[in-house]
Amino acid sequence: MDHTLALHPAAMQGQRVRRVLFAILAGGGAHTLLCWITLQLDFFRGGDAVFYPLFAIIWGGHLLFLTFMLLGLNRRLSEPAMIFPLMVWSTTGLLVTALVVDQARLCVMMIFFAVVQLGVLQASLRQFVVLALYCVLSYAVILGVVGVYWPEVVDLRGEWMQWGLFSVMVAAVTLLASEISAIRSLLGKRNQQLAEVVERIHEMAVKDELTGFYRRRHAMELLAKACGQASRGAFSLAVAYVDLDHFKRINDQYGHSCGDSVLVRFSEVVRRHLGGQDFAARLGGEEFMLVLPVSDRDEAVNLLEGILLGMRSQRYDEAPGLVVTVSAGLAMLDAHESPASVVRRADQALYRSKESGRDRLTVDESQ
Ligand SMILES: Nc1nc2c(ncn2[C@@H]2O[C@H](COP(=O)(O)OP(=O)(O)OP(=O)(O)O)[C@@H](O)[C@H]2O)c(=O)[nH]1
Repeated sequence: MDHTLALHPAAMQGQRVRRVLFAILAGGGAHTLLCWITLQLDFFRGGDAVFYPLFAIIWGGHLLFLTFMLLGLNRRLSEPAMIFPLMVWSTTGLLVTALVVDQARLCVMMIFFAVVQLGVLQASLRQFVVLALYCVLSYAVILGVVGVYWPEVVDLRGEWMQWGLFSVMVAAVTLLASEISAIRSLLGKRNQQLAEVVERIHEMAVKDELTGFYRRRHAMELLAKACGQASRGAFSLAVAYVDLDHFKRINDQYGHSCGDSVLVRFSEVVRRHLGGQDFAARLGGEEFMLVLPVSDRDEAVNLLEGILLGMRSQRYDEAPGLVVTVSAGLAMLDAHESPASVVRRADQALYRSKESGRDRLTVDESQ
């Protein structure tokens, strides 16, 4: 189960594609419309011969971005949102057209603020600064080029004043973006901390603190799932009940903390014997359930005998001479048998182990 607060990867990809699509349609659309109006008013230097090839390239780039995302190729990138490259591409489009629309240059460059808005919650401060410098400096180069090649069509003094105003606005927006970027990183950290707390609470809810084994309720849910898989033929399922022998005496004789150490030692012995698919649960004080997907009954018997032997051979610093044994009952899940039934048979087998002298494994053969 995923306990993080993040979106599902498919939902996140859908959100990215929608965001890029909206940015391209809104930003690219506004840019194209504005330049088309200048074309109709004969302000677009070069006319149709420049306008159509230029916008074919700009829109070709936009479509490439979209196709790349729709194919899911962006998922392999370190920044799958691709906001920064898209902002650079859109800004380049603005700058190129700013070279040829003399009467509406500042209007075209103002669309840059819509481009920046696209990255407000995504791009880093460093990316904002790089983009702002790229835009402002390139705008200055464009004015220089226009001043050299077409000095007669522009009022250069007025153009440089507009450039100065634009640069101040870009600096202000970059400052604002830095604030937002700081808030974003703080929120990201908080989200991460929250996800960790949720994870810890979940662990505490489903796992026993002392042994690290699942608690009864969660274990029964997992057992029901395992029974379902076993009934569909995925594997044979062994369910074992295991109980420490005369545990009360250990507590009485050596103290409660020694009893706790014995429980921890038992969990370590069990863990050494469990495979990746197996799981253990602490059902009560010193009673445990093991759920073992196995290939056959003998595999389960060997595993449990190993646990019994392993526990018998443990020695305890705080109680020299103490030998702790365990009793176990094993039942193999029968075809179409319910979880409750196999649990009952394992418990009855454990009872028989206790009755017949403890420190042994009894296998239920009743089915
Ligand atoms: N140290 C410690 N003792 C616990 C814990 N939980 C339960 N117990 C003790 O475990 C003991 C269980 O005693 P009984 O149910 O009589 O079982 P037993 O002495 O093992 O006897 P048999 O199972 O018949 O061999 C009780 O004394 C509980 O107080 C725990 O977390 N730590």
